[in-house]
Amino acid sequence: MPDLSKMKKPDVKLVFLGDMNVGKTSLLHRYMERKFKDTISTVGGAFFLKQWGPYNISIWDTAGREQFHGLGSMYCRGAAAIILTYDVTNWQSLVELEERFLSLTDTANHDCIYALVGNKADLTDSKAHLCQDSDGLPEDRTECEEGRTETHVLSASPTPPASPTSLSDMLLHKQVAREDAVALYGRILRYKGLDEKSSLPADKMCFETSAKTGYNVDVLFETLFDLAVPAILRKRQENQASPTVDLEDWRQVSGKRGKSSCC
Ligand SMILES: Nc1nc2c(ncn2[C@@H]2O[C@H](COP(=O)(O)OP(=O)(O)OP(=O)(O)O)[C@@H](O)[C@H]2O)c(=O)[nH]1
Ligand SMILES: [Mg+2]
Repeated sequence: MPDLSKMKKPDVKLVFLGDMNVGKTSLLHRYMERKFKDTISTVGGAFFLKQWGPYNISIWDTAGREQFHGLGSMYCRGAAAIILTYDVTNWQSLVELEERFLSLTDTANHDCIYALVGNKADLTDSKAHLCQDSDGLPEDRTECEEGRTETHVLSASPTPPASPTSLSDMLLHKQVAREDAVALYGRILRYKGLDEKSSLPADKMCFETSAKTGYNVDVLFETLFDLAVPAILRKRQENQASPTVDLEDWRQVSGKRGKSSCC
């Protein structure tokens, strides 16, 4: 039986959501382990604990596969920040955020923060300079270049598709422009009933990252940690006012001593 008294109780929860294959797990590995390593498609969900100053933050990685969709709203329950992740080389992964994942966030805190993250920025044509790791050192150039050749960009006036299959194929490979993510951020705020003027601006909350090179990964996590601090302080104040056992938080750590765990 693990010694529960020695476990860190998370102060706040951050949740990654997004379609399969967009790189959620890879972003977490890059930030927590400073590595880009092989992944297998996530089953259910997994969480990592991060000490941020005096605060303990749990970061939840969820499965993007359709078969696990039902679990998403459970993971979002009580979340202080939700990171909606797409693949910048896959237009459909942005569409899925709005169509499939946004409604899962209904269980998040009323003051939850939303970030949009376009991962795999190393695969876009315009980002050749991004092939560096998070320490600013050049990474394996060949790998970056190989990746880029896989990218397919739709021209401004695409030739009409010959069949529905080719349309979905084109959408799959169409790159996502930053403005499209910014427009979606605006729609997310409207969906949440939030006023754009008094919410965090799209400029600050729409990120492009590369788990492979490390580009913008630290900025993403550390911006979110900083933004989550007021929610932690509010929660601590509420707990002091009416001390109760938070079963959700307790469940997250019970039986799990390590830095990360799956469930
Ligand atoms: N080029 C490139 N490939 C990436 C990047 N991030 C992830 N990948 C690759 O994309 C694939 C999927 O990555 P995962 O991190 O497993 O994706 P996921 O979103 O966790 O997928 P699910 O667990 O199925 O929801 C893997 O082959 C990764 O190596 C990136 O920034 N650049
Ligand atoms: Mg995963």
